[in-house]
Amino acid sequence: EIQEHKAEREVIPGQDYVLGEDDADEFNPAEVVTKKNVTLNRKEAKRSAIVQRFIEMYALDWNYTYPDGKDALKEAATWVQPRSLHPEYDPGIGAALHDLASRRILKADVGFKGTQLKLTLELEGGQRVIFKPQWFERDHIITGRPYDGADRHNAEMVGFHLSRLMNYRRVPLVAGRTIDLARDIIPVATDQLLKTFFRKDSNLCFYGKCMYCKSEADGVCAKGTKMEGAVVIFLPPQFEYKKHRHPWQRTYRDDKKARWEVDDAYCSLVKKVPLYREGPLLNDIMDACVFDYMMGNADRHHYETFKDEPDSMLMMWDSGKSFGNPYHDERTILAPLYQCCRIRRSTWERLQLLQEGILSDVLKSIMKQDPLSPLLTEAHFKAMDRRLIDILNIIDKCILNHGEDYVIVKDRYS
Ligand SMILES: Nc1ncnc2c1ncn2[C@@H]1O[C@H](COP(=O)(O)OP(=O)(O)OP(=O)(O)O)[C@@H](O)[C@H]1O
Ligand SMILES: [Mn+2]
Repeated sequence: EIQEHKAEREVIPGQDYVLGEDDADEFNPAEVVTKKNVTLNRKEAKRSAIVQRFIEMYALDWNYTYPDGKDALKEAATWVQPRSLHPEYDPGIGAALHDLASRRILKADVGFKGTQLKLTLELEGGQRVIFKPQWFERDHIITGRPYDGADRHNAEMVGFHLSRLMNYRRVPLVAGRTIDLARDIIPVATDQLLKTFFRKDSNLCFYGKCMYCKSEADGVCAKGTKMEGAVVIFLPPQFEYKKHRHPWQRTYRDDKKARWEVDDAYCSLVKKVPLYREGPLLNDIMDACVFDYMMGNADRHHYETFKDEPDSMLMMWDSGKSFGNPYHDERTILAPLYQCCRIRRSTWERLQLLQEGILSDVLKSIMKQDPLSPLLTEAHFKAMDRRLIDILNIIDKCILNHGEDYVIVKDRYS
């Protein structure tokens, strides 16, 4: 399938399809079928078969319950491994998402880390979660610098499902949820959080505590008392992380360019760094930039790995700055890819399987059960399909220049 797909992408648009021998049995002269239609029908049949297969594999049942009554969130905690945060297919994923979206909130406190406004909640059963609030409507467009604007809560859910669909499994479980601040949060809020609540017009708001949350001017408001947000599962408390500066970090200043922005040979420097000379992290950076480019996240300034785990994945959490503008493709997010010209075979093959709109069709379907569905506007789904093709074209060009053996890598972590 991958090979055929690839061949199709290389067909020059407008070129007429020539009927081959194996088309003969599909050609029914009784119908008025043009040559083009024959190709389209065959292509469409194959496309929809792939879509169906992916949906079968990745659709979740949010109503699943363990027959033996297991606690879905406690189960999810046992899945965490150095190279993946959850299994590829497991009905328990649906159960855990359902619980994130619905379990009673026992405690609510200000966020514990990071620069953006969020809450730390404890759910019934003891699971800690992060709540990232809604700031914008789905069709709001952010312009300006690529990392501008407050978080997009829906991006966290899409990030989780995209990581599944790419078979990365490097994003912690996330579900959308509407909370009633008056009913679900205020009665269980710590004083620290409570004192940041205020009213604006007839809406309930809070500003919490974080680097950019100092006063009412930084607050976020519910619609009345109801607020949408992303509920992100906390990884089990025993894990510790190591924070790394991302080698392709932006300067976040208009008057200063980063080394990677002025030096096309930047990758050769990165490859000399012991951390990237061996082990999975350079390939993980490639996986992450592919993921980020599809979503439009230009804000991966740092990343974390599991402490004392030489094989640890690059944690792909925090997609908050994605989906700012569906009409802009921020090519610089792919700098690691076009400067290093290397990608895991497993990633490349998956991207090829997801072209022709298969990505958006499958994502749309597997995200349907999220309480905040639809998570994205049509324009954003289109953007993801378009960006996927950009990525494949960059890889094609790399292969032309360096050969497939150089570009397409296979490591122990593929
Ligand atoms: N699911 C999780 N489980 C455990 N720790 C987490 C989880 N998600 C995030 N963290 C920790 O919290 C930090 C901040 O989270 P996050 O990056 O989502 O917030 P942020 O405010 O957007 O941060 P930044 O401003 O750095 O982008 C992470 O760097 C990580 O150390
Ligand atoms: Mn962030």
